[in-house]
Amino acid sequence: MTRLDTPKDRYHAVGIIVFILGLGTLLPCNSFMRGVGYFQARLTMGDSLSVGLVGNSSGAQLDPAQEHPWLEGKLVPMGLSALTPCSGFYPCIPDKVRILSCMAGILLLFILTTVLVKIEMPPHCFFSITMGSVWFISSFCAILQGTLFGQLGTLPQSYSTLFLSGQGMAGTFAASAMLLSMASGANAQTSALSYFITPCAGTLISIVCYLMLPRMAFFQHYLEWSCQRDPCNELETKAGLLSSEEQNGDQLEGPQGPEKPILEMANGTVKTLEIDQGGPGPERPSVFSVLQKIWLLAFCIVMVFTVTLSVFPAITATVTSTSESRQWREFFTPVCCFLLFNVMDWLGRSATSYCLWPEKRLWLLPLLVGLRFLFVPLLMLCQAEPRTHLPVLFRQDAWFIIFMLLFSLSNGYFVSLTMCLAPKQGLPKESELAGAIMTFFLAVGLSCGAGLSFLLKALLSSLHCRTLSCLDPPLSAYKPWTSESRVISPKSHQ
Ligand SMILES: O=c1[nH]cnc2c1ncn2[C@@H]1O[C@H](CO)[C@@H](O)[C@H]1O
Repeated sequence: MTRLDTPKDRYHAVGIIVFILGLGTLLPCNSFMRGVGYFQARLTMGDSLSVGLVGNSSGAQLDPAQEHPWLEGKLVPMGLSALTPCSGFYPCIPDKVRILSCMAGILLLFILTTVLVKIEMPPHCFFSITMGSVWFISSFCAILQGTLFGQLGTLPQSYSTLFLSGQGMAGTFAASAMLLSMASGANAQTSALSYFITPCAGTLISIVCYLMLPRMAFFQHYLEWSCQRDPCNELETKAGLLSSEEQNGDQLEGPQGPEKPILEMANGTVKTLEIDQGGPGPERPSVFSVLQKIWLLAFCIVMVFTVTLSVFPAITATVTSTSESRQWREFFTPVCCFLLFNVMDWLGRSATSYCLWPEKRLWLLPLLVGLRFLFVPLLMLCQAEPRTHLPVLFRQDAWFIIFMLLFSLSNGYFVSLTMCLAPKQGLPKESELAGAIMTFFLAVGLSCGAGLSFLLKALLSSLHCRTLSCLDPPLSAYKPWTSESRVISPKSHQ
């Protein structure tokens, strides 16, 4: 197969854009999750001047593990929205329109969130606006992830890895921002402002990057190639071509190009291609047939996120240090829980650029992913507090750091592995649907994990009244009509 007319990804521009798009899809959600302290404090104190992201002016720390109710707020719409690409709804709206409107929606909502930092309002009003934003931002993020991930299925697999690696970087960004705001001791309003301006800038950059993508000869080439293949040739899929390319060590090169360029592509629109590729008609891939091919990977992604979200951050963020140093104890959770998790998660996601083991023995995957359930007891037996039932077996900080290292590295690796392998299991025209289905199961995994974390926390402390008093935050904090309620950290109970 000759590759003489295959354009190169000049300066890795497409790779860089794809990475930024990955970052842009998760940065908004991550910022909302990590900014939970600010939202909770505003809900309970009603005034944005006295609250920070991880603490309040009175010095009481808001527990970073208290993201549950917000996470729930994110997961329901995310699951529903992730379903829309699978429901036959997606051919109605061209990909380009769908992606750009989601990005524009996220940008507008973040601008609103940023402006609200400066505006005083009653807690119930703030609550309604914020919950609405969480719902819409989560929905937009889910549609964005599913659609973009599907489109990337037409490029070599290394580009899907870059996208997922960008998503991992989003967590690192959010964790670093949280750490910086703690370390700088900046005034609460300034740190909240800078915290929400970051996703605004990130989304704006993503929009520009997405608009540049169709102008790249390399990207055009793959989309044309993908849509021009007739279904009979599709068994000679990208998967086959790519694995031989990867063996030759030239992952970023493309297959043989099409004979005739498509005018629409040169003009920068991809509309025609989308209709050719997955438009209405008898050949449109069915959810059922794609699911049959990827069910094992879908099952694995659910397991990976179930394990991860069951303990991170609900349990891991309550682990305390046994060190003598006050400063180390103060930075232990942001550094050893959040930053460590996000950096290793990112490294694990990026590792699939070099290794896709066990791609050839997929039956091994559920076993390996299942082994991650061991992290649940291991992390619970660290110094997580409050606890009444379980003993502490791993008292030293080093144990917790080692467990977190392996836990996050394996999370990143298996997330990226399952997501990258799914579009390769079927025909190229099915790759978009495979990406959307995987995004749906990803949301299922996140939800199962978040649900399980409530049970595990109850198991750790107590199944009766103590659990209620330790619920993060106290339920009253979510009742807009009880404005005098205060967020109390579980640590302050001791
Ligand atoms: O919407 C999402 N899409 C993909 N991954 C997500 C999403 N939300 C959270 N995580 C992933 O869950 C783990 C723990 O937070 C991290 O790996 C994070 O990237």
